[in-house]
Amino acid sequence: MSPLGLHRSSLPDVSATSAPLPLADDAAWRATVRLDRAQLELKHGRELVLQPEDESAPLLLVAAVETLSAERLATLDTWGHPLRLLLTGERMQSLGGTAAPAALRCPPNVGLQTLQHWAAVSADVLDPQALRDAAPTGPAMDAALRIAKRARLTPALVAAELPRSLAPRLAAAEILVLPVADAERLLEAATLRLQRVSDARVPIAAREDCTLVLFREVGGGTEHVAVVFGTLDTQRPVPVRLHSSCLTGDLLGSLRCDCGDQLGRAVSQLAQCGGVLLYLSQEGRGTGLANKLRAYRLQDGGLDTIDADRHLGFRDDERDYPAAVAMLQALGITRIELLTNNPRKIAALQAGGIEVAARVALTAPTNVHNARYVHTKRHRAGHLGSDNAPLDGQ
Ligand SMILES: Nc1nc2c(ncn2[C@@H]2O[C@H](COP(=O)(O)OP(=O)(O)OP(=O)(O)O)[C@@H](O)[C@H]2O)c(=O)[nH]1
Ligand SMILES: [Zn+2]
Repeated sequence: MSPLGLHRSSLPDVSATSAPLPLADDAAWRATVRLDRAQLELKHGRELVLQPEDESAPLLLVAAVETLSAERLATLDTWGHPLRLLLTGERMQSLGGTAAPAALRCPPNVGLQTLQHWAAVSADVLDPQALRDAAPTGPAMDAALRIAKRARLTPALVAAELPRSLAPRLAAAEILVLPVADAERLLEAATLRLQRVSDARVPIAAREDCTLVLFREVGGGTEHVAVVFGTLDTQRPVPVRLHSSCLTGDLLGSLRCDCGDQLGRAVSQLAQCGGVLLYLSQEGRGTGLANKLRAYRLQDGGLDTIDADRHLGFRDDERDYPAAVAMLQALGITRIELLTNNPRKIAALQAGGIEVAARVALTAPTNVHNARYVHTKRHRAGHLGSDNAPLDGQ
C-alpha cells in the first residue's frame, strides 16, 4: 500500500477521507459564502455593493460591463451619479493612460456599447478628456475588480458611489452587500482552503496503477485534480508536473499553444518514473476560457499573447499556486523534481515551502501556429530553455 493509502482494493469512504470544512467559525463561513455570491451576482449581470469599513465612506455599487444589459444599465443610472467605469492598470495603459487602476467618469446616459468598447474593445469612442480626468481607485473599487477577475469576467465595472442612507433601499432591492475588509481578506491567496473530496483508481493508457484525487477550494468551489502515478516514494524528490488547464490544447490538440504536447510528454515521463500530475483549473493563465478566446481574436489582429491579455485588463499571468502547494502537502510531498519551463512555478512552490530539488525541462516542437506564442513565453515571460537544472543549494 502506498504511504497515501490510495491503492487499497476497496477505496475508503469519501466522507472519511474528506477533511472537515476548515472554516468552523461562523462569521468567516458567512463571509466566504457572500464572496461566492458576489461573483455570481456579477456573472448574472446584477449589481453588488461594496461596503468600506470607514463608516463615513460612501457605499460602492458595481456591475460588470461584460454581463450588463441595457435595461440594467438604465436601472443603475437611477441609483447614483455620476456613473464611473472602473478599469485595471493594464487596461488603462492599453488605452494610452497611466498604468494604474482608475475610475473614469462616464458621460450622462452613457450607452452600453460605449462602455463595452472602453472595457475591452478599442479606445475609438473614448473621450480623451475622460482618460485625463481618470481618478485613482480606492480599496472598494480594487476589491470589486478582483472579484470580477475571480468570476473570470473581463475586469471592467460600472460603479456609482451611494450614501449610506440608501442601505434600506438596497436591502429591499435584494442587492448583496459585501464588506470590503472581508473581500480583501478572502481574496488573499494565504486564506485559501482546500478540501480533499474524493479519490478513485483510474487506469490510464500510459500506466494502469494511477489514482485521481479531487480537491475543491472552499470558497469559489474551483476543483483541481491530482493524478498519482503508481506508489509514491517520498524519500526522494517526487517528479511533479503542475499543469494549468487548457481545453483547446489538452483536449483538442490545438496548435495555437504547446500545452497538449507538454501534457502528453509529462504524462509519459510520470508514467515511466512515477510521480504526480496536478491538473489545475487555471484556463487561459487564470483568465478563463472566455477571455482566452477573446485574447486569441486580439492575437489574430496582431497582438502577442501578453499584450492581448493586457488589452483585456489582465496581468501577464493571473495564476497563483497556493492550491498546488496545499495539494502537495495533502499528498505528503515536500521535495520534488518539477517538470516545467516556467520560473514562476518554481518560485511559487519554493515560497510555499516545497523544496524544488531539480527542474526538468519540458519542451515541445513548435509549429507555424504557436511559434510566436512559444517565442513570447521565452523572451517576454522569461520561460527557461531545454537545459535540466539541479536547483539544490540555490
Ligand atoms: N491568456 C492566454 N492563455 C493561454 C494562451 N495560450 C495558452 N494559454 C494558457 O496558458 C496556460 C499554460 O499552462 P502551462 O502549460 O501549465 O504553463 P506554462 O506557463 O506554459 O509553463 P510550463 O508549461 O510549466 O513550462 C494554460 O492555462 C493555457 O490555457 C493565450 O494565448 N492566452
Ligand atoms: Zn494551451
